[in-house]
Amino acid sequence: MSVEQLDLLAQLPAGQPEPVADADVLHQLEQWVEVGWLRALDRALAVFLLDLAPDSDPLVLLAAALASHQLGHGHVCLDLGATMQAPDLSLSLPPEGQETGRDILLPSQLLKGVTLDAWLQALAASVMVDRQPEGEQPERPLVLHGQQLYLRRYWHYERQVLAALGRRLRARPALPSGLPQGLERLFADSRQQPDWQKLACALAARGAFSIITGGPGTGKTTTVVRLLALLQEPAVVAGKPLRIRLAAPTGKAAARLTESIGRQVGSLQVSAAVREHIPTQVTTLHRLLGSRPDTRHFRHHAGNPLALDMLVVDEASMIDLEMMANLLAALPAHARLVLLGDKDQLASVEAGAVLGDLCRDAEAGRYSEQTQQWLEQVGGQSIAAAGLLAGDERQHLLAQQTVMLRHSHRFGTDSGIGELARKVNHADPQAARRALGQQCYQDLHQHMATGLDDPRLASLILGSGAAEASLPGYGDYLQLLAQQRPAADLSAEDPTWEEWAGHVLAAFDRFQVLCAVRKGPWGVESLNRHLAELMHRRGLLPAAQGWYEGRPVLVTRNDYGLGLMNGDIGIALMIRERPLHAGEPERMVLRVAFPRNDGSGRLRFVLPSRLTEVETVFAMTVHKSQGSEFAHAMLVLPEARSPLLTKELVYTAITRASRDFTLLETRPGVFEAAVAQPVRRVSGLDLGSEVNPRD
Ligand SMILES: Nc1ncnc2c1ncn2[C@@H]1O[C@H](COP(=O)(O)OP(=O)(O)OP(=O)(O)O)[C@@H](O)[C@H]1O
Repeated sequence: MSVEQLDLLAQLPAGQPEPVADADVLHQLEQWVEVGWLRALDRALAVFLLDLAPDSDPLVLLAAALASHQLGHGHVCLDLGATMQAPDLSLSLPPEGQETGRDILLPSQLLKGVTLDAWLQALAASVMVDRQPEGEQPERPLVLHGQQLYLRRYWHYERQVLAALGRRLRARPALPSGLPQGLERLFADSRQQPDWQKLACALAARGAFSIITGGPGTGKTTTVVRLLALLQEPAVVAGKPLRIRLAAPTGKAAARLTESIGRQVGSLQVSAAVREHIPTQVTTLHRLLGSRPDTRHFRHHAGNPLALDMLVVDEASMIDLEMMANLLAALPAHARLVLLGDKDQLASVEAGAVLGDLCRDAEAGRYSEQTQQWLEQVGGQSIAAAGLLAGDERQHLLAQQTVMLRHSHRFGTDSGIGELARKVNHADPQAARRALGQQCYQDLHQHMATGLDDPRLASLILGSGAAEASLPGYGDYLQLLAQQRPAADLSAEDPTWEEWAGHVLAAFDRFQVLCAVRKGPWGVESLNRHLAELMHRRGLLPAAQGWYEGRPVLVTRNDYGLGLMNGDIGIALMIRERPLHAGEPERMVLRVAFPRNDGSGRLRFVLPSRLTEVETVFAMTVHKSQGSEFAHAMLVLPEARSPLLTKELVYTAITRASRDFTLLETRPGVFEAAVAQPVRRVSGLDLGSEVNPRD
C-alpha cells in the first residue's frame, strides 16, 4: 500500500466502507459471486490477471472483473466514466429482483474515494492493459480506449466490424442493368410518396452493404423479395444467376421468414426462370456459417468464405457483436449483404447492440446531395420534402446505405397496437396510457392484477373469461389437445398423429405470456410455476412438475445432434410409437413435438430425457420472444421499477402481437417509468468517427 493510499484511508471517517484500493478486491469479488451478483468467470478473470502480474493494482483487477460482468449484461466494454457517475445503476448491481444484502458492499460504496482519473491512471500504468490508440500491445488481455475498458477479444470484434463495414461501404458493385426500369416495373403499383420501399431497393442494389429498418408491417419482407427479383432478373438473363442465401439469427425467426417469403415470392410478377432462382428457404446464421460443437469457431471464415453472391439477414437486431464479426469475416468481398430489422427492438442478449448502433442516423436520414440526386435519377422520387436532415458522404457514409421504412401496412390508423407501439417508441408514457384506455381500440386490453390469484388473470391466461371470450389463451391448445386426440389404437404410421401434434403446436403459438424479468413473483420463473399449477388445479394438465403431457418447453441452447435451435418451442404429447424391435407391440409414449423449421411443415418427436437445455414456456422473457409473433401477446410488468424495464422492452413486447395485446400490470407507475426509460448499451461502434475517416 502506498503512503498516499494510507493517507486516504486515514482521512475516511470511522464506519465508512474501505475504498477499493485498500480493500481485498478478490475477497469482495468473491462475496459478490456468492450472492449471485457476479459470475464466477468475472472473478476468475481478476485472479488470472493477478497470476500474470502479482503487483496488479486492485483497481485494475476490479475493472477487469467489472468489464467481464458488463459483457454478461450486453455491454461490449466497461465505461469507466459512466461507472463513476452512477456505479450501481450502470453496473446493474444488485441484479434485478435482488435486495441489497446487509453485509454486502455496493459498487458505489466500494468505489467511494476513488476518482475517475485515479482509475484511468491505474489502468494506463498496468502491464495488463493495452492503451489504444496510442500503441498496440497485442499480448495484453485488456484494452483501454478513452474511458472504455475492453476484454481484448471484444475490442477485436469491434475493430473487425468497423473495418469490414468501412470496406463494404466504400465498395460500389456494378449496378444491375436496367435498374430504373426494373424498379419502375416492380413498383408499378406504388402509392407512397416517397416510396421508401422502392428507394431501399435502389440503395441496396448499388452497395455491398445496406440496412433496411422499419417497424412491424412496414414491408421489410415485401421490399427484400422485390430486391431479390430486381437483382436476379438481369443475372438470369445474362446466364449467371446470383447465388442468394437468406438467414436469421434464430430458428423461429428463420421459420417465420421462410413462410412469409414463400407467400410473397408466389405473387411476384416475374418469369418462372427468375422465380426459380429466388430462394425461399431461410437458414439460421449458425447453420449458414457452419457452427462446430464446443467451439466458438465456424467452418466458414475469411480463409474459407461462404459461396454466395448475396446474403439477406432478417431480424438483424438480434445479431450480437461476435456474430456480426464472424459473419462479415466469412462473407466474400464481392457479395452484397442486406440487413433487415427493427432498430427499435431490444438488442441481442449477448454483448453488442449492433443494429441499433448502425442505425443511429436512420430516423434523420442524413442523405448526401449525391445520394438524393442518385435516388431521384434511378428511383424517380424526390425526398426533398420528406423532412429529413441533410448529411454528407464523409460524415454519414453508413446513412447513404440505410433506409428506414416509415409506413406500416399492417397497423393502420385504427390499430391500437400500431398506435401504442408508436407512442412507446416515442417514449411518451402519457400518450401510450391514453391509447391503452381508448375504447376505439379493440385490440388493446389492460388489467391491474391484484395478485397471482386474481381471477381475471386466470381468465386471461386461459382465454375463457366472458370479456376475453374471443381472445386466444392457453385453454385453446389444451382443449384441442384433448378433443382432437387420435384414438389410442390408431397405428403409429398414421399421419393423423403428426397432424394433431401440428395443430396443438399452432394453437399454442397463438398466445404467449411475456415477462419483463426472470426473478420475483411476476418474473418468468415464478409465473411459469404458477401457471402450470393453475392449469393443473383446473384439471387441464395432468401434473405441474417434471414431464407431463401438454408441457410446453423452450429450447435454451442449440443442439445440433437433435436438430433443435435455441428458441424452438415444443410440446410434450402422448403419441403412439413404432416398436424398437420387430414383433413387439406399438406403445403410447410421451414425446416432445417440435416443428422442423425447415419449411417442410413436418415435426420431429424427441424423447424428453434427451432434452437437457429446456425450460417450461407458459411465460417467456421478452428477450426470448424476439423473432416470434403471436395473435395475442400479454406483457406482465413486475411490481418494482428496474433499469431493465425500458421502452425497447415494452415496444418489443407490443410488436410481438399481431391481433391483440394485453398489458398486465401489478403496480401503478411501472409501465410509465419503463416507457420513459431508453435502453443504455455501452459500445464503441461509432461509425460516425470510425468508418468515415475525416482526414
Ligand atoms: N407497398 C405495399 N403496399 C401494400 N401492402 C403492402 C406493401 N408493403 C407491404 N404490404 C403488406 O403489409 C403486410 C406486411 O408486410 P411485410 O410482411 O413485408 O412487412 P414486414 O416489415 O416484413 O413485417 P414484420 O414485422 O412481420 O417483419 C403484408 O401483408 C404485405 O403484403
